Amino acid sequence: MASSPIDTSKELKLERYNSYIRRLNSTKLIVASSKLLFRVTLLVALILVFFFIINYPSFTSSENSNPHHFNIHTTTHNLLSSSFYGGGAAWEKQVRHSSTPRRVNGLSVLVTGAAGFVGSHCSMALKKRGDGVLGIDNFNSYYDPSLKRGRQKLLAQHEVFIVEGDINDAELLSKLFDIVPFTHVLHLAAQAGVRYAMKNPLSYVQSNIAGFVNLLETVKLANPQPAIVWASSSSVYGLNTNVPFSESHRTDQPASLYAATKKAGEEIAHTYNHIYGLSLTALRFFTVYGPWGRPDMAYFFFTKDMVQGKPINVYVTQDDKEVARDFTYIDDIVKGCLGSLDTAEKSTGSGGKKKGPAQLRVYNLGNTSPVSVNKLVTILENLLNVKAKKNVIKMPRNGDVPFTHANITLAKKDFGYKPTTDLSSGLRKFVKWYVRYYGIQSKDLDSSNDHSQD
Ligand SMILES: O=C(O)[C@H]1O[C@H](OP(=O)(O)OP(=O)(O)OC[C@H]2O[C@@H](n3ccc(=O)[nH]c3=O)[C@H](O)[C@@H]2O)[C@H](O)[C@@H](O)[C@H]1O
Repeated sequence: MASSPIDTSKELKLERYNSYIRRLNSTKLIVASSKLLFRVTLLVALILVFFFIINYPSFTSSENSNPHHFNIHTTTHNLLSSSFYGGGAAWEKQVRHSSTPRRVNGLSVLVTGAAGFVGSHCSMALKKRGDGVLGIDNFNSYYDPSLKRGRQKLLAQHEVFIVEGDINDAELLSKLFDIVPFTHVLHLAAQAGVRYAMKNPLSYVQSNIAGFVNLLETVKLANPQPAIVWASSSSVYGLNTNVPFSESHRTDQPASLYAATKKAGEEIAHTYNHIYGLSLTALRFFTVYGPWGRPDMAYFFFTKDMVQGKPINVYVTQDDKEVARDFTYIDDIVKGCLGSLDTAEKSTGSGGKKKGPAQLRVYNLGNTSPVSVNKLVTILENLLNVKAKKNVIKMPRNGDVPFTHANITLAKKDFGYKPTTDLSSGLRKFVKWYVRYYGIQSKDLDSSNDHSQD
């Protein structure tokens, strides 16, 4: 039966109306889902900003650009690296595995600043002889952090795990001591560099004083209390003119804030030894150099600038005398650190209470043969086959001292410390590492580099 024309137009209208409603609904749906998507994106962005602020406070606080900013991270901590991932079973397993000795009577050492120059070399040496080693490092950007990551990678290949965290993070430190009964702490984390102290003075207070105290506060409560060996500096001799520098010489005239914070560390060590019975050994390092070294040090950036054909500043004293350093090769320093750890007596306290007198030591670790900066440049010229563009200028009044020279009698007597690497041999090894690491074309360099043993 045919339908009437009126019926057809009604159906058509109904159909049009339905299709209008469907379009309206789907538009509403699109608008609603767009709103939802926008809100979810906004929420995710806010969460990301929150995590970024927590994990990279330096970006928001512009710590490096504002030397007056001072932020001691004693109560806050890096969520991603410590309590967040740090609470996990897998993380604890890594911590335990790394710090467990593999030899009878092996040490279990917490190395602070393990991704640093001396820290990475010592961690490797300890691990190689069967000791347990756990590193902690904040990977700060005082110098190129990729170098620190490179050292971390190397250590990971030897099963040394580095916890990413700060020595000012009390919660993280006590967590590590809850997990591991460390026998020793090798404390090498510090704000290094003599001249940078004029640019960012408070970073020295934060690392070298507050960080050290925070570490000692944790260690005093640990059970067992470990013995602590830590890095002081030749710079504590400051304006002392008595040579060679002996541990008994005066150290109350620091020439830089760096030196002053290291000297403060020695006094703080005395206090914790006296009150809590902590066994403490300070090592006064003399201008340590070598492969995987610090790019802020003269031998390192002279090499970089000379390879690139850039000029270098060679300092002389105000009365035009040569400036000299008792440059000490890293392998000799490592032997000194291990010797100190091996001869460190146990701390005597427990639970924050002293039970009896404990060992308190200070040693020079130098090379005993100062070399002028001019001579250092000549050695580099020969190794690199490059003539340096030298600007000879008077030493700026920025904390540098004219010379250093170690008397090492005490370290020799107590743990057989005997440096064996002269500056030429040590720099040869450094240059060999440098050209390899930075992929410098060897055709530009003296072929004698190839004979080095490192
Ligand atoms: O023993 C230490 O306790 C310290 O050693 C190191 O300090 P320094 O001995 O000052 O080494 P470093 O900067 O390499 O300057 C070497 C020489 O080059 C001269 N120097 C420096 C810069 C320059 O442009 N020109 C120059 O002649 C300069 O005058 C100096 O004579 C560590 O950095 C420090 O962290 C600390 O560990």
